[in-house]
Amino acid sequence: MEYVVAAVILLVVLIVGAVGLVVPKMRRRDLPPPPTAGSTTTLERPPTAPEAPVEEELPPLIERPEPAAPVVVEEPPAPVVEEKPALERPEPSAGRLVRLRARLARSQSAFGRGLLSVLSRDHLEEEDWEEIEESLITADVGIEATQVIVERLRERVRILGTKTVAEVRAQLVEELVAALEPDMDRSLKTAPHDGRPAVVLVVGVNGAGKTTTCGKIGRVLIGDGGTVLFGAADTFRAAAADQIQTWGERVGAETVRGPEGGDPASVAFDAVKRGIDTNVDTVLIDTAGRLQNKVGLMDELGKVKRVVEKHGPVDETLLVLDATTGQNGLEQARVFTEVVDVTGVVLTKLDGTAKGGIVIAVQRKLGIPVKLVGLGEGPDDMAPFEPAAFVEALVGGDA
Ligand SMILES: Nc1nc2c(ncn2[C@@H]2O[C@H](COP(=O)(O)OP(=O)(O)OP(=O)(O)O)[C@@H](O)[C@H]2O)c(=O)[nH]1
Repeated sequence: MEYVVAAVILLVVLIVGAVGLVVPKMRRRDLPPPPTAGSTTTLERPPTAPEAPVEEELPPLIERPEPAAPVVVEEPPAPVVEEKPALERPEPSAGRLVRLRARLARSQSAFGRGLLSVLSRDHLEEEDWEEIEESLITADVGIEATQVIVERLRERVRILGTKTVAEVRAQLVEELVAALEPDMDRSLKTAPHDGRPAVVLVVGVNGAGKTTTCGKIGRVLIGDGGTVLFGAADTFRAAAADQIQTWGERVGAETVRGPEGGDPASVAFDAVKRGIDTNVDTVLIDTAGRLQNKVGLMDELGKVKRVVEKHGPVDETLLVLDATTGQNGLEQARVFTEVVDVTGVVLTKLDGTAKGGIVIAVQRKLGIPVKLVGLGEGPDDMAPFEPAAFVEALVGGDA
């Protein structure tokens, strides 16, 4: 019995021993080897393509059966450099009216031809003088001014006994020039003074050409060697600020603008402040010109002027008038002269009307000098107004 018990115990011990030997071995086969101190962990690599056979290194100049295909080295893409358009160099203002004279003469040719054909008659009779009068009135010279001009001319012809067409033409030119009061001061106050820039306000009704005029004046000043800054105080028409900024970018001038529908006076104030800080010669401020509501316009323009004058007085207030609106334009002009102290008139679109005589009427009615004339949509199609050159182009023909 004792032998049986001993044999069972021995059997159990053998079985346990055998199991103890086999199981750890199996486990060891499943697990990766435990890291040992100081060993590095090798990251598993994804399976790679079979390695290309390593090409034997050849001695230099060894001949190969096939020339190697030329290696095309792809150029890295060139860095994208934002191209800035080259700044334009506007032409200086001197002699511009002479350059643009042909344009003026073209639009006024009917007027000039009509006048000269009357003047070429042998004896100027009553009806001839009436015809001359009619021509001048049709050209928008205005009734009052026409009567004065014709009366003086008749007198001269009578006293001097003028005979030839050339002589009468010369006398007519003299009378028209005199009607334009050539001694009026037409200089633009655009030079900096007292350590601050000159400030120019540009006013007028919508569509008269204010924004374009602002841009053109800026170019004239830059062409003459000055520096300018634009103030886009026409916050009423969204595109106006973009328009003036584009004019500025073409000649390297900064534009100060505000939010659409914002306070024009605040934009004008900021523009002058910026002009002082950046030390420019002239700040040009484009304004909005709603005429539908005179009180609103008065308030707005008056406020712009008052606020700007916190920096110092406004040097020049230019009223832009569209020559093609003729005598109607004069009524609009009067409203502006009541609101702000207009120091000069810019008559635009003279290239598109046969009524160039409006220059005489404007000056006479408003008592304000025409300082600049617009003669086209091109950026440099504006000229300082010169009475003699203007009248020559108006009358046309040979002097
Ligand atoms: N032919 C001709 N067109 C001109 C002249 N001056 C301005 N214009 C044109 O007139 C149009 C109106 O000009 P703007 O400068 O936008 O007029 P604005 O007075 O600023 O108008 P708002 O911003 O609406 O108040 C534009 O198409 C200009 O190109 C000119 O002397 N001759």
